[in-house]
Amino acid sequence: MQAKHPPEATTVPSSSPTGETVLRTYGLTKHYGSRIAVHQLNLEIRRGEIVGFLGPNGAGKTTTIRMILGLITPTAGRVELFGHDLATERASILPRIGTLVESPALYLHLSARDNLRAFGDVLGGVSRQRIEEVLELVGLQARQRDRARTYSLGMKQRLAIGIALLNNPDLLILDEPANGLDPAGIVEMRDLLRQLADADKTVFLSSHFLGEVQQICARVLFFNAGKLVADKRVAELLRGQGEFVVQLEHPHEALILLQQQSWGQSARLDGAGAILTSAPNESGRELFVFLSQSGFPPESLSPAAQNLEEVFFSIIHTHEGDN
Ligand SMILES: Nc1ncnc2c1ncn2[C@@H]1O[C@H](COP(=O)(O)OP(=O)(O)OP(=O)(O)O)[C@@H](O)[C@H]1O
Repeated sequence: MQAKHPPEATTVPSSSPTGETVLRTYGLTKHYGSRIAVHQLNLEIRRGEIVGFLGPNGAGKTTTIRMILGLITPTAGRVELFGHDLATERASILPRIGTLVESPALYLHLSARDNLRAFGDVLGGVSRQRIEEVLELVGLQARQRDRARTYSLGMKQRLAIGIALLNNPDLLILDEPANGLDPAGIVEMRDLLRQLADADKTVFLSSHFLGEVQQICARVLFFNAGKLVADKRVAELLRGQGEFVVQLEHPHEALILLQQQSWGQSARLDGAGAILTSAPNESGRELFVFLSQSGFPPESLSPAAQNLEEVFFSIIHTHEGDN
């Protein structure tokens, strides 16, 4: 029983959190006058995780990231990084974090290597060897001597991440790292983030690019109207809701029959003419037998995978009344 047109293949990245908590927030809240930008946020991120932070415009993602970085002060609640309180131990915490929060401020007249040197000098203690390592990590060796002005946006973005990596941070926080990138730049960014994951970095990134998050992150946090509305493993989200995709010869007739069953009331056709349906006792085998015995033998039948975008909109839709 294999689908002729299986749902779009999705590689779900693995994460290898080792258990050590890198970031924890307690009731983190930010008000701007009467506007509640972030409300009572409790979250925990462990070492080695790559966590995506998703939400529509104005959901509170940037405000949260700014509070985590100590750039703005929470109205209430607190942030703990590496087990230390940000409010009281900021100086020892911040060197352990690499960030890309706004458009990268690069020296466009300098090469990648010289940009890294210049930023390394400001940070202090960045060895020549580390600069080589970073150039390799962000894939800019071949263009390391060209001026940054001549780089594509994707290359500039990678250089900015390289700068964030100079002091070998334990946690990387990226606000919309794929912003403004064309498809090729997005692929470059994705490859880089995957490499960082392989290097056991903890990465927390916000994004509007759901497809990218799906491919890079093992866990996603959905934010809406200042609240965390879902915290899910990507693999779990994509497993779907126990539905099946069925292809058969007379889909419209079969659909009517399915919709008459107590378990099949939400059966529907997808854009390609296949049926999406639940199954009796959530069993694909029972669905296959039912359809075959009813005169609609399936040509193919397989579990339906969900697209993260659909999940996102359904979660946001569920919480629309929260605004
Ligand atoms: N400095 C500020 N003064 C007043 N309101 C602000 C300020 N910064 C953010 N806000 C408001 O707080 C809410 C959350 O904004 P935030 O920028 O955190 O959302 P976001 O999820 O990052 O959105 P986007 O995806 O558009 O970047 C919005 O309603 C925004 O208008």
